[in-house]
Amino acid sequence: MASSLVIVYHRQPYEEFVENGQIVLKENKSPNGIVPALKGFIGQVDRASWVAWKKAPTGKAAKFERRITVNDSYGSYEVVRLPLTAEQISQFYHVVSKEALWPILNSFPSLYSTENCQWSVFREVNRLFAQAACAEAAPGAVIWVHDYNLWLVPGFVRQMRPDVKIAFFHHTPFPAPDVFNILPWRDEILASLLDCDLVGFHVPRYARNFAALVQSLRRIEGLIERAVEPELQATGTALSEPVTPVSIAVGGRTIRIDAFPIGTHADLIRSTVQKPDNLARVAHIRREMSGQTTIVSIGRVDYAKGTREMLLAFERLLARRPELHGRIRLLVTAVAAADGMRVYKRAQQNIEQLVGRINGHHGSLTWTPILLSTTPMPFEETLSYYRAADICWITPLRDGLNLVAKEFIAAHVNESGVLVLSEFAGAAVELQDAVLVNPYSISQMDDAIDRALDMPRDEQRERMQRMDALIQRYDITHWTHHVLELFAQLRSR
Ligand SMILES: Nc1ncnc2c1ncn2[C@@H]1O[C@H](COP(=O)(O)OP(=O)(O)O[C@H]2O[C@H](CO)[C@@H](O)[C@H](O)[C@H]2O)[C@@H](O)[C@H]1O
Ligand SMILES: O=P(O)(O)OC[C@H](O)CO
Repeated sequence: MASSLVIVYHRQPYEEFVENGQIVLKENKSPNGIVPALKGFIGQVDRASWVAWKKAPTGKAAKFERRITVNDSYGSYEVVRLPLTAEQISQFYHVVSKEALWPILNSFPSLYSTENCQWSVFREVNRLFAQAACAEAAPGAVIWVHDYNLWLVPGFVRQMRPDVKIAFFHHTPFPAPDVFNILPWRDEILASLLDCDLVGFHVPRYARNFAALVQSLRRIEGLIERAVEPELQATGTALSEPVTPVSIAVGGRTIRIDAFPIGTHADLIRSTVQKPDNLARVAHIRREMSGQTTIVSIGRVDYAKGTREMLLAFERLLARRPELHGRIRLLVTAVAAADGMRVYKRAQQNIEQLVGRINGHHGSLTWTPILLSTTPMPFEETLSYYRAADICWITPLRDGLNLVAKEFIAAHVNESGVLVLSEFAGAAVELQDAVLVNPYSISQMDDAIDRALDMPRDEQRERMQRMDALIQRYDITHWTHHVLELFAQLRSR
């Protein structure tokens, strides 16, 4: 049966393994915040499907199951897998997405490279995604495309299926036009985004950057803006915006623009972390820490995530405050999103070397200041570490939102604790009770960790309670309702 909503995201909701001759679905190994959010969303919609890629088998006898039905705790939905060759995956994901587009999205033009890029392969993979999505869509359906890897999908869909509504959501930051315009394919990408009915972002700054990009490359026929809600204004911080665009008219079409940060599964996290098994694990972790102040920093390996800057701040802390030796511990996870990417390999090596240097210089036979894990952790275990920690230290140089910050708060359930958060994470515009920090400033990084370590318990509790109320209210269900309401408006246009 055709679907009223087709989600197009390059990763599948689950990975497949063969066990005893049977295919079993398991949670993705990649530390990716988008997949769980979309699973929560799609489970709430009738007649929905999800289009992703899967590596095409090689060899004559190889079978490929293009469609599967998933029945999970979120609901029931179809997953359509697009068979891609190893060469297509490499170009589409590893090379064009990660070597050219990712550095631009995150405003690191010095790391941008087109040396190995074959744009025609990227374009063809996007066309195949569009074709697969159109084949799923019922008349008048919404096709909802996720993230920059699929920037060209809307343009193809508009040609193939003029009847459908097209929405796009960016999970990443969206850079200012003077950075975006470095891309030699800027015009093609923008033309495709302007074929959407709705273009969404986490926070107003990214929506403003998008509108500014349109103004830089097209003649605008209309731009409507509105004031940003006070709780998302974050005046005086890096991503603060007083107004945000709501629609832009170009070439006779009006495109709706939306800025609304994604929520986390706050209730699920609260109930999961309080299960007896998990509380026992929290107690075990605390015993292992033997009364030391525990700081966690959880995330993917990525130069944009600022792990290097955080480790350097920890090194300075140990040099500046020797009384903390033996009384503090930093737990870091830095997991690669996928194998085989040069840029991540380099970032991971840098992290490992830095951790070795800090442990070697400041540690002793009885005290290791940093524990590093580079393998994925089951979500329940991650929640136990959040709960056991005194401080969560997240200092990305750029980050679309950062769900770890919200997960840490949800896992603490009325307990004290401090969140140290980069002003350059989208979540900072909501979480103003975190200790907000500019990760590019050495002195601010030092002050922020000092403030977190020295913050009185009462103040910690008050700040956590205010942030908890916020993430409970703006959770994933709230985000889902917000998006479904926008889709209903698109359908009635
Ligand atoms: N070692 C580990 N093992 C297992 N799981 C781990 C892990 N380390 C982290 N995770 C999990 O991975 C997720 C990472 O969340 P992020 O928001 O940082 O997402 P990510 O950068 O992938 O996604 C993009 O999408 C999200 C959602 O839109 C945006 O917040 C973000 O800015 C954007 O880059 C969290 O749910 C976390 O629990
Ligand atoms: O490498 P990916 O595709 O898992 O995505 C990483 C980030 O989530 C992109 O927003």
